[in-house]
Parts: sequence; structure tokens; C-alpha cells
Amino acid sequence: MADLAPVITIDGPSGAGKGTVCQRLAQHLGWHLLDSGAIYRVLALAALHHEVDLENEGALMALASHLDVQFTPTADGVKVVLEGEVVSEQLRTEQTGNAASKVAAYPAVREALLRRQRAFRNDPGLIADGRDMGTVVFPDAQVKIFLDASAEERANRRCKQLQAKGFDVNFEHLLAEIKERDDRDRNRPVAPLKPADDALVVDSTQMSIDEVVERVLSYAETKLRAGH
Ligand SMILES: Nc1ncnc2c1ncn2[C@@H]1O[C@H](COP(=O)(O)OP(=O)(O)O)[C@@H](O)[C@H]1O
Ligand SMILES: Nc1ccn([C@@H]2O[C@H](COP(=O)(O)OP(=O)(O)O)[C@@H](O)[C@H]2O)c(=O)n1
Repeated sequence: MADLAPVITIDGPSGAGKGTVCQRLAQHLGWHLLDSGAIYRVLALAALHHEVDLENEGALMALASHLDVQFTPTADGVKVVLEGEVVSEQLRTEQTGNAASKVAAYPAVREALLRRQRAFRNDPGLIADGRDMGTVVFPDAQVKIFLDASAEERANRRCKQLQAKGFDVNFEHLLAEIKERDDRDRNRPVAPLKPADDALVVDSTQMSIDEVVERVLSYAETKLRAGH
């Protein structure tokens, strides 16, 4: 069997900087990018569009198995088209993030999305962003990172990010939502958010984006070289 393409996984809670760091790594290395959170977000939106109850695991699983979605990289980020409709903006709201975290708690839903995620693993390599990339989806990844930051710092970053996009946000409300989502993601029975045993944990609370990218790149280059 041909060797599978190498994978760098970046897992961690909301607002830790995963998306930003993954984009920078993918650009630097010229590798593919999997934003697995976007798949759960798309599923949550599809459920809202089709009026599927977020507590109906069977119906959500069926929806997950037949999701008609395209991710197209563009100069301004990834364009996401769900059933012919551009949903890139709707996808990023905190409301969609919360709904995603609810649908993501069901084992049957996660199972239905496994193959779709693994199909992103192509040459010359993949940067995978999520919660269970290193623990469940790509347990054989060559490089695993768990990117963390304090809940206050993550809420602060999210606040600034949403304000820059013109959303009206409240810090205390965002902090409460982030803590609620962390709690649900960390305590679910399947694929809970936790560092893989062989992951490097990076706490970005006091680090700039450049410092995080440098730290991850130098670790990844050492690991990838050692693997040859
Ligand atoms: N180390 C950092 N220091 C300051 N801001 C950061 C840092 N990492 C990311 N950010 C900012 O925080 C926000 C959330 O980052 P994002 O990459 O979307 O996180 P995640 O994908 O983990 O939810 C973005 O606006 C990003 O620019
Ligand atoms: N691999 C993944 C990725 C996301 N998710 C879920 O999807 C939600 C949204 O993920 P996201 O990565 O887009 O969220 P942010 O970190 O950008 O806020 C998370 O709160 C998780 O519950 C997951 O369960 N497994």
C-alpha cells in the first residue's frame, strides 16, 4: 500500500488560535487544510434549514451522511456552499458554533463524518484543525499539537474578532458561551476534547500568533525530519 500523506493535527478549545495557525502552516508548507469544525457547523446549519431537531440523533446522522457541501479555497478564505447556497458568513456566528457543539456530541453523527474528514489526507500533506484530529480521526499523525489558552483570553480574542466583523458582542456573554461549549466538548462520551498522549501542549495565553506559528513549525520540522 502506498504511504499515506503526512498529517499535522492541531486540536484545542474555541478561540485558542487553531484556525489562524493552521492557515499559516498550510500556506507555509503548501499542504492541504481540513477545518473539521466547519463540517460540524455546516451540519448544524443544514439541520436548521431542514428543521431537523438538534436532539434527533438518527435524523442528524442521516443528514451527516448525505451532506451536500463544497469547500473552495479563495483569496479571502474558504468559500462554503451548502446545497447551492453560500453560507461562509452564517457559519462563523457563535450561534452556529453552539449548535455545532450540540450535534457533534452524538456518536452516530461523528461516525458518519469520519470518512469525509479522512478524504482530505492527500499529498504533499494535511494540516487538520479540530477537537479530535490527533486522538480519533488521524491517530497516526506524525505531528500532534494541543493549542490552549485561558478562557478569558479566548473570549477576549473572539470578542475582538466578532467586533471587527461588525457584530454586536458582549464579553461576559461570550465568556459564558465559551465555557459552556468547552464543558460540553470536554465531557462528551465520544471523542472528547483532550490532548492526545503524544501531543505537544502549547499554551498561547501569553504568546503572539507569530510566536505560536514559530513554535509549532520548529517542533513539526524536527518531528518530520526524525520520521525520515
Ligand atoms: N496568539 C494569539 N494572540 C492574539 N490573538 C490571537 C492569537 N491566536 C489567534 N488570535 C486571534 O483570535 C481569534 C480566534 O482565533 P481562531 O484562529 O479563529 O481560533 P480557533 O480556530 O481556535 O477558534 C482570531 O481573531 C485570531 O486572529
Ligand atoms: N473535530 C471537531 C471539530 C469541531 N467539533 C465541534 O464543532 C464545534 C465548532 O468547532 P469550531 O472548530 O468551528 O469552533 P471554534 O474553535 O472555531 O470556535 C466545536 O465546539 C465542537 O463541538 C468537534 O466536535 N470535533
